[in-house]
Amino acid sequence: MNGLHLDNIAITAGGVPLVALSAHIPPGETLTVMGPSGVGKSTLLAGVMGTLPAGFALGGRLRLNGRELTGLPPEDRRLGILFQDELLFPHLSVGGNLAFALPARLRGRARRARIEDALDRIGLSGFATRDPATLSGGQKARVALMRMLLADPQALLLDEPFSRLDTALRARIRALVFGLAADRGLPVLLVTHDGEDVPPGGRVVQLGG
Ligand SMILES: Nc1ncnc2c1ncn2[C@@H]1O[C@H](COP(=O)(O)OP(=O)(O)OP(=O)(O)O)[C@@H](O)[C@H]1O
Repeated sequence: MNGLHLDNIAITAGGVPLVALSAHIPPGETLTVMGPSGVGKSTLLAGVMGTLPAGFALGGRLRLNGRELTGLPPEDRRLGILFQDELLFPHLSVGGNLAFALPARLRGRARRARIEDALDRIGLSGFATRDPATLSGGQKARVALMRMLLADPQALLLDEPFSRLDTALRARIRALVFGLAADRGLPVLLVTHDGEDVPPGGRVVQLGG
C-alpha cells in the first residue's frame, strides 16, 4: 500500500522506552506530531531517517510505498528532510547547493538549466552564483526546500521547518511545502510546536502528556 507506514514503531534509549507510534500517512497527506519538549519528536524523525544516535534502538517496521525501510542506510531511504537549523553549505554558491541534490549523471548545460528552472520556481531567478550568506532567511528557506525536492524524495520529514521565519513568510513557505507535497503525492511527517503549522484537515498526534 502506498504512503508511509510506521508499524508499531518503538524507540528505546539505553533500553528504556522513549517514544512509540503506529501510523499510516497516505500520499499527499500530513501527519503532525506535537508534544512537550524532550518527549522524543526529533528522535522519532531520526528513527525514520535511520540516523538514531548510539545507544538508541528502533523496534517495529517502516515502509514507504510498500518498500521496507527498516535496516536500509539513510541515503537509500528516499526521504526529504527539512529542519529548522538546516543550513545551506556555506562554501557552495546557491546553485552549487541545489546541484548537490541532482544526480551526478546530469551534467553541463542540462544541469545548469535544471538549476535555473528550480530557482525560477522559488522566485529566485538569477541567484545561482550568489553566496548563501547574502540571502535573507526566507530566501535560504526556499533554497533549502528546493534542494530537498530536487533529490526526488518519496516522503518528507519536517522538524520545525518554519519556526525561524516571520509570520508572513511562514505562511508562504508553509503553503509552498504543503502544495508541493500534495502535487507530488508525498506523505509528510511534521514535527512542530505551533498548531498554526498543521495543514487544513491534517491529522495530529500528541506524544506524551
Ligand atoms: N544524541 C543524543 N544522545 C543522547 N540523548 C539524546 C540525544 N538526542 C536526544 N536525546 C534525548 O532524547 C530525548 C528526546 O529528545 P528529542 O530531541 O527527540 O525531543 P523533542 O521532543 O524533539 O524535543 P524538542 O521539542 O525540545 O525539540 C531527550 O531526553 C533528549 O535529551
